[in-house]
Amino acid sequence: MQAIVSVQNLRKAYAGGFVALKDVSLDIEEGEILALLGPNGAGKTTLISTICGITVPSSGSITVGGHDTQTDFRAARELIGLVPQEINLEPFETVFNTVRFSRGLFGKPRNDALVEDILKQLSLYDKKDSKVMTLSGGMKRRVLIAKALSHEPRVLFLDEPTAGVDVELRKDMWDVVATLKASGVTIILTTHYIEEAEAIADRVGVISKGEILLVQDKADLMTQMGQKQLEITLSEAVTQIPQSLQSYGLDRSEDGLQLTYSYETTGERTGITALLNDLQASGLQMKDIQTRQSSLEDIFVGMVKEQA
Ligand SMILES: Nc1ncnc2c1ncn2[C@@H]1O[C@H](COP(=O)(O)OP(=O)(O)OP(=O)(O)O)[C@@H](O)[C@H]1O
Repeated sequence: MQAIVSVQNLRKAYAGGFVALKDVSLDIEEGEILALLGPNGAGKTTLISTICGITVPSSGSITVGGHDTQTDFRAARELIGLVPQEINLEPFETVFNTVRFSRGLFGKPRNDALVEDILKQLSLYDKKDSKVMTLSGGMKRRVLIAKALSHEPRVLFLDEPTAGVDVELRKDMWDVVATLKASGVTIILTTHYIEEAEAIADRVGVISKGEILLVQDKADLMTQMGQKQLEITLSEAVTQIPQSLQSYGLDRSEDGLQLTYSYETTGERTGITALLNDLQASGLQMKDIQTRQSSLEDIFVGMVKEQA
């Protein structure tokens, strides 16, 4: 199956010479939700802007729905909806007209029924005659999404859709994204929030210093890269780890009451049985044991640190 968005060897050097994207290649499949995760200045916005034709690439090629974004810009752009980071709406315009005019800008014939459907999908219908200035921040963000959907794009880019949005509204936005996916739209979103990628993405791309470090199925990523920790609480503090337990690479807590053992979730043998036997043989008394699975956050922090 041909990817709906295909980025090949993309490089972007800004006018001052700063290289924001270095040889980025990425295929996005129709119908998926891809979360691009990366620290500030990683190049996420540059990547999105270049795909959307707002930023001119220095080299490389991009196709959307098979159309080259440079030689066949109009056809490619028509398939894309872009929700920018900044809220830039006309304050005195009504919600309905804001969305209707956006459709017009793409040269699409007026279709009030469609605009109404989009507003309903985004729970904005009862605000359709309200002026934009009277809406809450979260609703304004929904209007931005409605605008981006007004010309019926197949791919929707959301640049930090929940930046500065409170936890409840963030969850709300995730529901909106899920609804859009169900309607067949391919979604690419950038985020700083790892929990966001964890909650809604099918695949996760990690970008740092202008390079894509990986793009992988979220669930695979979590099992492959995930480590589990076995936390052992002792009845009495130890000042040092006994010689017989040295090979396990245990971490001792400052108070000496806790030993932590890390193991790969994919490994054939975890080494837990042997560790527990050796612990007992060493005479240490265990009070409690519990396991902890590493989160996407641990994986991400580890990767970006490794690159630094
Ligand atoms: N017009 C520009 N001219 C020069 N440098 C730029 C320009 N736009 C962005 N940059 C630089 O390119 C790098 C990547 O910026 P970009 O906005 O793509 O990162 P980002 O991953 O979206 O970051 P954030 O999460 O902070 O939005 C940054 O170092 C930024 O300063």
